[in-house]
Amino acid sequence: MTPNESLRALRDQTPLVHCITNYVAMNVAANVTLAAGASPAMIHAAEEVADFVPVAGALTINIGTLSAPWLDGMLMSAKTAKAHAIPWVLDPVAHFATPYRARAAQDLLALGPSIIRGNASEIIALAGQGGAGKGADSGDRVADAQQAATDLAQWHGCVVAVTGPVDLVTDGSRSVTVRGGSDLMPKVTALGCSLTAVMGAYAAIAPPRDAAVAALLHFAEAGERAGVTADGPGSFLVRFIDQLYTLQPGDLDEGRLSWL
Ligand SMILES: Nc1ncnc2c1ncn2[C@@H]1O[C@H](COP(=O)(O)OP(=O)(O)OP(=O)(O)O)[C@@H](O)[C@H]1O
Ligand SMILES: Cc1ncsc1CCO
Ligand SMILES: [Mg+2]
Repeated sequence: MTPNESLRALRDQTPLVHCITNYVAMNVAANVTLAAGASPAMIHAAEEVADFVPVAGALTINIGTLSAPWLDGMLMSAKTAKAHAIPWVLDPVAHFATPYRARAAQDLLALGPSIIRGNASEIIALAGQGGAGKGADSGDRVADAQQAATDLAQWHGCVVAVTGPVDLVTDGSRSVTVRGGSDLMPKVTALGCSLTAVMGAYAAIAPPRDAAVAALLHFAEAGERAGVTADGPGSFLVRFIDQLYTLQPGDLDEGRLSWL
């Protein structure tokens, strides 16, 4: 499915996306997902996720503000998604920061995500190849995460998306980079977490690799346009949400892609 076909399908179908994300991201990720063209639901209790996952088009799991009851809900929801063949996206925020978080990320990874989305440091560390992350922020270059992304994709039979100034998507055999966005994007918290939610939205209507590329192009285009008139991170976020909403099928520029 081409990126513009995916955007059309997203707008036509407005899929329900079950998002388990962190306290920092919950509001911005819900607004970004709505603006992009899907219907987000932020639901995390272990007591209810097994009933909710099967009615969603996709599930996203982000470990940003982890605690034991939330982790129970994450593991339960990922198992349920797998059992119902519902696509799910893993965002292993700062999983290298503590042993508890690292264990949680590996336990979730073992449940077979359709897409892993992280910054360069998160992807390098997830593959056990080191990394120089500072909490939720990356200290590594996307190009240096290419081998780790390819390895993870092959080991786990999934798509891996690495984000930064230029993004990278791989399914373990073919890789593509995505140019665009704005250098204000890493100055607004939780845009990566919000991207994970939008990737889930696209995964509800397109195969995983097409979904990852379409979500990244949607962000790249909206981010670049928003950056033109923003005065700083605050006004950027408002303009970015408006641009995500304003973009129409036909506006996603495949000229931003380079297949490797
Ligand atoms: N310097 C940059 N120039 C252009 N776009 C960028 C830049 N840095 C990040 N982005 C874009 O910002 C979005 C979020 O990616 P990023 O790598 O910052 O996620 P993250 O580190 O997981 O963020 P967070 O944890 O704060 O949610 C992606 O769409 C990415 O392409
Ligand atoms: C800042 C921050 N801390 C935990 S999660 C989060 C949002 C960006 O990942
Ligand atoms: Mg992140």
